[in-house]
Amino acid sequence: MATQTVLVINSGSSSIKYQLVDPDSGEPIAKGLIEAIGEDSGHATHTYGEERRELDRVIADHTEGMAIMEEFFSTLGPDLASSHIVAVGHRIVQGGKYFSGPALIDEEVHDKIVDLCPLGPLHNPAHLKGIDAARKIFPDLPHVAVFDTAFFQSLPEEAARYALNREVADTYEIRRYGAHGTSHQFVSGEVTRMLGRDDLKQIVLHLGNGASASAVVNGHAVDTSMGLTPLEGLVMGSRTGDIDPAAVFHLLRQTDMGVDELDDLFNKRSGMKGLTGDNDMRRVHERIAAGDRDAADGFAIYIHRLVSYVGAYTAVMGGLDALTFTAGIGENDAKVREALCERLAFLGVRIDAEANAQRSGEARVISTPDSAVTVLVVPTNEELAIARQAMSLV
Ligand SMILES: Nc1ncnc2c1ncn2[C@@H]1O[C@H](COP(=O)(O)OP(=O)(O)O)[C@@H](O)[C@H]1O
Ligand SMILES: CC(=O)OP(=O)(O)O
Ligand SMILES: [Mg+2]
Repeated sequence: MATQTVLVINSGSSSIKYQLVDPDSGEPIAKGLIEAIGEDSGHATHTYGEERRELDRVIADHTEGMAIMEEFFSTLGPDLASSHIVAVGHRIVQGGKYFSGPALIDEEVHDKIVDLCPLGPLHNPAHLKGIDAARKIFPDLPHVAVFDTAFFQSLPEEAARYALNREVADTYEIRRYGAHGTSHQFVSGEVTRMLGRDDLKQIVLHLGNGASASAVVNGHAVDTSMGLTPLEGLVMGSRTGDIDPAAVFHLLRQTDMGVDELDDLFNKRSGMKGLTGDNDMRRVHERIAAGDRDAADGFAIYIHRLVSYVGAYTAVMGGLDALTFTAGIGENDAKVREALCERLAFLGVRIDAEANAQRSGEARVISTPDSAVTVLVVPTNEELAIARQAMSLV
């Protein structure tokens, strides 16, 4: 029988990633990245077998980004037909309280994703553009939504509920929904497989442009750092992470900024970008090397927040067996891993400098044999996880 494939669309805050993937082997058949959407210069790459195409131009918004993907697929013609796409999987960041697993996108599910836009302001609107465009290209295929929040639906109440007035919280559905759950589930599952045991107390640090930590006991999430929206928690590329909400009241009273401006300030003009001028950790390191004080300061704040979360989650779980780094920074930035692990020496964390510095792109242990905690780098693969979940419904 010919291979069955799933097209996965991960429409992010400033990018669209897509993959045509064989969910059994995990082999990507075609993939593409459309990035820097809405910025001064956009960039797109597509690969399909030996064929590689690149494009540099301004990509105004996600609709335009999806049109680029559409054009690419239209040129594949008969080749595409032979790759037996059986479903389209869509990454959806915010599923609120409604989804604890993947869902076929019918009108009702579509409407829920629309309704949840205020709780996923950087992501859900982009996902909807992705869904519209993909339905146009593949009208006859089942489209499946896979939610970032699903893995965290089973958080214990004490971790999910804020100490906000119960009536207000319940009326407006204000609680911790988390995000990046597909990645936390995939990566913690890989760690379980690699270490050959499932009775593990784990912390996963998903450090990309958005960043989050999760505490996972025996395969179940018990806490996570993103909250009502993906704004809470760690210091991110352009988001504040944790901050006293009174800062919002204060700025509303003291400045002429309105709610939308504050939303923009906290989500897009803060984090590493707001602290150092740059949201890309590679360039933050360059600035530090050039003697930039703000950059050094920003890096220290980034690490401090990570130390706090690892300490807190270790306490929440009553111990720590495995600490895992993933996503753009987690997988590639040896300096971040080293700086954090040095601060965790009191927990008996010891990393092997050579294993940490290695640039293999492979999942690996980077702690020494005598480390009290196994430290790992595990590349996330949200696309494969989404493809497998989509497949489970068709
Ligand atoms: N070699 C590297 N060293 C340090 N940071 C890196 C490296 N490569 C990528 N990054 C960081 O990873 C980020 C992107 O991570 P990614 O997980 O792809 O994020 P997202 O899915 O949120 O777009 C970049 O903004 C950059 O800060
Ligand atoms: C939830 C989230 O922040 O996602 P991303 O890191 O892809 O922007
Ligand atoms: Mg991401």
